[in-house]
Amino acid sequence: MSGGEQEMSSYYVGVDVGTGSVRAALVDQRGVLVAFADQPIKKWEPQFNHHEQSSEDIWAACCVVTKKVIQGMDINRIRGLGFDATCSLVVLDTHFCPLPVNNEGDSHRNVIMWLDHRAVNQVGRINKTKHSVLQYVGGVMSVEMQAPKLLWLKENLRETCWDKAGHFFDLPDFLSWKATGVTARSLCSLVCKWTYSADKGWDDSFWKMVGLEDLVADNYSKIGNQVLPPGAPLGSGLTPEAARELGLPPGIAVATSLIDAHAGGLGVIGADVRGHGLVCEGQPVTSRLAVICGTSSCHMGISKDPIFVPGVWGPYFSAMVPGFWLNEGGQSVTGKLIEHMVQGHAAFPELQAKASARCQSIYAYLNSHLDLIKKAQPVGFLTVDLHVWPDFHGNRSPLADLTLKGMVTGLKLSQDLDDLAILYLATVQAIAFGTRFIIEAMEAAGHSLSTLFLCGGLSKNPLFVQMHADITGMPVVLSQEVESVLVGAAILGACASGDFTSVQEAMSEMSKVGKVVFPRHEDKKYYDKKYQVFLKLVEHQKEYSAIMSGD
Ligand SMILES: Nc1ncnc2c1ncn2[C@@H]1O[C@H](COP(=O)(O)OP(=O)(O)O)[C@@H](O)[C@H]1O
Ligand SMILES: O=C(CO)[C@H](O)[C@H](O)COP(=O)(O)O
Repeated sequence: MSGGEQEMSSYYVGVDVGTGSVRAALVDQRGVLVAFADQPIKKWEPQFNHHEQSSEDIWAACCVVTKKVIQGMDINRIRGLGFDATCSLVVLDTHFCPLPVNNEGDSHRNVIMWLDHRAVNQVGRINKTKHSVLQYVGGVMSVEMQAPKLLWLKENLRETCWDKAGHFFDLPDFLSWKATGVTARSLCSLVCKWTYSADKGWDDSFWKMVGLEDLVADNYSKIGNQVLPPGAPLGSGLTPEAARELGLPPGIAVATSLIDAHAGGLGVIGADVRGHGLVCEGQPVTSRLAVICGTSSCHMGISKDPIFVPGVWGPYFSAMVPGFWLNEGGQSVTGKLIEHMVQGHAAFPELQAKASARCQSIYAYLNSHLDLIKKAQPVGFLTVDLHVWPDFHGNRSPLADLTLKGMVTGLKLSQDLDDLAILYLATVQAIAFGTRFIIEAMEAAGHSLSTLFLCGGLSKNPLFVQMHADITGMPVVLSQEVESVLVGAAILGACASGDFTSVQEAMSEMSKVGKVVFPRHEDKKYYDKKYQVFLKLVEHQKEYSAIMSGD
């Protein structure tokens, strides 16, 4: 592209609402991030397993970051806006005002976060119905989906919330409504989290069977009766009010949104891989697994025909790449688990002090510390007698068992920095073994996978990336733009603007390979042994439970 052409380039704004922060980027037609901003968002945990946020706080953060990324820009060259967000539940009354999702009646906290596990009892009853819609969520509905949360609200906050509610939104759809005033929902959120079927629509019998018949009665107006594919333009674009708040021109195209993991998938899975020595170069796109690793990890695999993988969500039609079925494996806490293990260790204050003295992040410090103590063997071998089972927040895939707990075996009395670093390493490895476990389940059901495409905050950690390559035996592709989830959101904005004819075209133009990390095949035997131990851990945990629940 000549300098002149560059001058004329169009731009898109992508906004990504993660669990811990909101990020925005200004992205050009080739998928290059020209500006980035982020802003933390508030989280409340009023009780164990209750996690709440505020939709007003989230929207305010969206406005802050968007204004930052367009500073100094000719805003008339911005042609589209796309949002992605976590799949949290936003509750508003009939006048679109926030309603409390808590016993305290605090209406500021009107979002039940995706990782909230308050509806354990409700999801148990939903799963007992064995309703046919459950086939499309891996056979077992997760407590993190929306139906159990809605049932919890109905059963626990009837007067203060349920009876007053006018709108229940998935967070990505709340954001597109805020921007456009259009209440249409994304096919992505409804199919993945609300049991909607791309070809059959809502299933009345499911809602009646689980005790949420009131949602059927008014033709689903509270949860969505207009459904659009991700990337489709909404209404007349950005409203004057939202334009003022975001600092963007009114009327620019706003796209139907995606859940954050799915935006990450769009941002990485369609890249042109030629010239990188990757086996997937000669294979269909269905050989690629996008792994979006943030607070949680999501494993997104696509197929031409539906594949039913027990314990893995889906198959979902057109929920990520149009025309393809999607299976979504996941680990509910990954980034959050690493933080939990590191911050809870007695040597954490020492780690913080040493890392800040070197102006390094704690993870960069830990990675270099592991290199120092590894002696002659590869770093990964430091955990020969320390093993972790990572389900501290239950197992999402492939066991779909929220009763599972975390395990660590091989603890010693030492509490020094070496000990912390090795525990951190074993945790990172356990997360990678969890990915291998999910891949094996997907392959046993019919997927044929050869290459991982990693993105999200954890993909900035070279140890995390190398362990995923070594433990799965697959090369890991990292995108040219580290913030690939934002590229996915911008792809949506670009599609809505009409600058690309399809999501596929935008994906192939805007997502680019950066770095490839190959597995160290010489270490395979060691990791195969550790994987055997990994599988034994859960087997043993189940035995312990059986002993304790027996007479
Ligand atoms: N440079 C980095 N090195 C290591 N870990 C990182 C880095 N940046 C972010 N992370 C980790 O990634 C996780 C958050 O990822 P992110 O994609 O921002 O999450 P979310 O989308 O859930 O808000 C955190 O656990 C954080 O510690
Ligand atoms: O269920 C999910 C996607 O379907 C995600 O786990 C959820 O949206 C949270 O994402 P993140 O860990 O990036 O904050």
